[in-house]
Amino acid sequence: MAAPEVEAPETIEGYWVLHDFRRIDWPRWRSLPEAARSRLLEELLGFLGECASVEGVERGGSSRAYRVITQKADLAVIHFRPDPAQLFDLQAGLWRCGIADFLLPAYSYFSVIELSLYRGPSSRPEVMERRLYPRIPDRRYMCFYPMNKRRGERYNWYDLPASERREMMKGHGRVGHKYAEQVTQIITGSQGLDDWEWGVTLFADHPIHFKKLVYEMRFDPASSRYAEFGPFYIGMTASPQDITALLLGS
Ligand code: VOV
Repeated sequence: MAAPEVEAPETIEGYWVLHDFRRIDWPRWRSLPEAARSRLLEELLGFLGECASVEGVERGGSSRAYRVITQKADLAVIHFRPDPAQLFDLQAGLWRCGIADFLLPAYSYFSVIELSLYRGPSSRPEVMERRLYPRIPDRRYMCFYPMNKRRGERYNWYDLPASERREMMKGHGRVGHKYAEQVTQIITGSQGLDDWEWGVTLFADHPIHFKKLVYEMRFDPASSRYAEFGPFYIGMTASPQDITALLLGS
């Protein structure tokens, strides 16, 4: 029997990414005097403003804050940066804010924007640039979840010949393209970086698009046979006013 064709797809990487989810320690936060809460809030907003200021710089990165629904978290910050060391500083920067004493860790994820070249690189450099070094899309809702490709006895993605994986990724792309208008997807690779193999971050103006897309994809073989998923987090973009309203109720 011929040896199976074992060939990892070539990948190219862009921005490094940190997803940082926090839960507010409401009882302790509410027990602070109002002046102290205002001061800590101001400091947090200053920090978030500084994070977002890199967006004016070419390939400088991007940062956004989100409110998170369900009890899994209250707040999330997503950072894209060209150098992974910057993410270490950003993580420490949030911890150094006084309000960090009231922001309990809920979940976090470290990964890097990845294109797998199943179809070869795009011949248009500006397309590659936009996909590897994007701004965080200005869409109201964000959906994040980590995933693996299965390595079971029956279905093992990593044992498949490259040609079969390529065919399956074509099918995956076909389903995805139906939603290309409503949903922007940013796939980050985390093999060797975090507990799952990929991070999936989707952006849309309404969460119904996440449901429709993810449900339809469940029937596609690349997902139905081979994908395993971690927890889902849904966020809504949070402006400084939204964060103030959340934390001070005004
Ligand atoms: C808007 C929807 C959308 C679209 C258009 C889309 C297209 C594409 C293309 C063309 C390609 C391949 C080349 C590349 O660009 O890397 C990919 C790649 C990938 N995808 Fe995707 N995907 C979408 C959406 C989309 C979703 C919703 C998921 C989660 C799966 C689910 O069931 O919940 C996903 C996963 C992935 C993964 C993990 C990879 C990397 C696989 C690998 O083995 O390397 N993806 N994806």
